[in-house]
Amino acid sequence: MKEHQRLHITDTRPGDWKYVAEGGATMVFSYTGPPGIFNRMVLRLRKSTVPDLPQRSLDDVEELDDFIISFQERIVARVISEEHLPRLKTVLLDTNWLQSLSNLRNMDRPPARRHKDGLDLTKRKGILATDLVGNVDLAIEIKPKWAFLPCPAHLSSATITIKRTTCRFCMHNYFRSTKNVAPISAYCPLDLYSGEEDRITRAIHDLWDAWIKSDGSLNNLRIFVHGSLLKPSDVRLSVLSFYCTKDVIFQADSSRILADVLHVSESYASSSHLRDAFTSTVLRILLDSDILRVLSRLQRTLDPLDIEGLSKLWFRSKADLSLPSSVLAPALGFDTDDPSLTEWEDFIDIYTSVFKTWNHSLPNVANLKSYLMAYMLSATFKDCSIVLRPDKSGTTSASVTVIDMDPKSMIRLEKWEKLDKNITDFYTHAAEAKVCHDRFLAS
Ligand SMILES: O=P(O)(O)O[C@@H]1[C@@H](OP(=O)(O)O)[C@H](OP(=O)(O)O)[C@H](O)[C@H](OP(=O)(O)O)[C@H]1OP(=O)(O)O
Ligand SMILES: Nc1ncnc2c1ncn2[C@@H]1O[C@H](COP(=O)(O)OP(=O)(O)OP(=O)(O)O)[C@@H](O)[C@H]1O
Repeated sequence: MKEHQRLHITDTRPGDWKYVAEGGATMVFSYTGPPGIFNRMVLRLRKSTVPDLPQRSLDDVEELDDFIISFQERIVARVISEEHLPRLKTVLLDTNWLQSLSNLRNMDRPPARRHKDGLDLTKRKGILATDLVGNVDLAIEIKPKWAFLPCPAHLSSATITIKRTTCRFCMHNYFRSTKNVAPISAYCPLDLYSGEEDRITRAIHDLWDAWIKSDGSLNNLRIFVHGSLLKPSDVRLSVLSFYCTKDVIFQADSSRILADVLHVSESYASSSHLRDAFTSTVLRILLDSDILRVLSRLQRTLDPLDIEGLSKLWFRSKADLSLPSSVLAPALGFDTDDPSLTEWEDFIDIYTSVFKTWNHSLPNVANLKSYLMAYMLSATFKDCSIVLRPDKSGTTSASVTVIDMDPKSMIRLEKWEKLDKNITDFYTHAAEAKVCHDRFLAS
């Protein structure tokens, strides 16, 4: 991009940007300044746990965010249609500007996040993306997570029964709830991905109930009204009021707006009416859209070995190197460089052509790199979110957009392998197995 086409964040004031939300890696702000090229955009900025000083001054330095944009445009766009992707652009940053934004907006962040990390002031570039939550009355964000039970081919005798019964999300959720990391949620992604109206309805109810119970602190459901994150406590909904038999009339502005955008008459805006109206809105959008089917197919077909099979393939490839027995084989993914964009392009060619014809029950060591990359890409789709924007008039179809399509790094493989073992071991010994139904599971 030529210098005159570049977007500079210093062409806006930090006060023009309103805090929207954040995840583990980034913080997102929406533009509220005077009309211009930043209209209807959000700014997605990297976070860091360590207060750091900028060490580089070159504007041209290639940063992760450039790679993320290319990754979405050249890799993700090959398997997810453009209508479901936000537009992304690079914007040049400035340390003092970032510092001012941080000073201005830090108190808008959830306290738990605020105490853990902050904006990375060393970044020279950020991402501008289509603002999916501003400029509409209602936007609903769902992080659906893992869509399937793994194929049994490479599961060990210790894990095969549990992994074929309970899905990874439900096991992980139980694991975290017993460690007090997160409240328990009844939500099962396999219901949401099922394609069946009754099960999708149950999943949406469970997401709503968990949203209430956790006061909106779980990341599987977020509701935005007029561009601002809605908290159940904002709508005067408490766990108590939700479960008591007497209907509660909502009084706060946001609840009226939620009732309005869901076409619930204010005098009927009780907790159960709102949940029903919410569910029917979300259900209609999901049934009309192909997005869950697409994400489910991608996750499943990119992960035909499970992390257990991937690990076995890795260690087979290291055994082929005939290391002396005193030398421990390196951990899964160890010292493997992250793929370049060209390698990703080669991989996506393979995935969209011959990958499905390979015998995944007997994977070939020569294809190790492709299997590692397939698992990483599957992880991206297991961790993304979808933003639903109902069409108020009901005349056109709602918009459904996928966000957070960042590539994962090879360094994660070892963590994923350990986490998988911890979750599965813990669940096998601690819980009565919940039965999750995978519609594609061959019995
Ligand atoms: O492992 P999981 O399933 O807990 O996923 C992590 C997410 O946790 P979740 O279960 O959605 O609350 C986690 O989400 P939160 O930070 O909890 O909102 C991140 O998305 C993390 O990926 P990254 O570090 O941002 O690249 C995710 O890590 P990866 O698994 O993608 O490495
Ligand atoms: N284009 C967008 N428009 C509006 N809001 C957005 C947009 N992109 C992200 N957000 C909001 O910002 C939040 C954080 O963004 P994102 O999920 O990309 O961050 P992350 O750090 O990668 O998250 P995670 O830790 O879940 O991987 C989202 O959950 C969403 O609420």
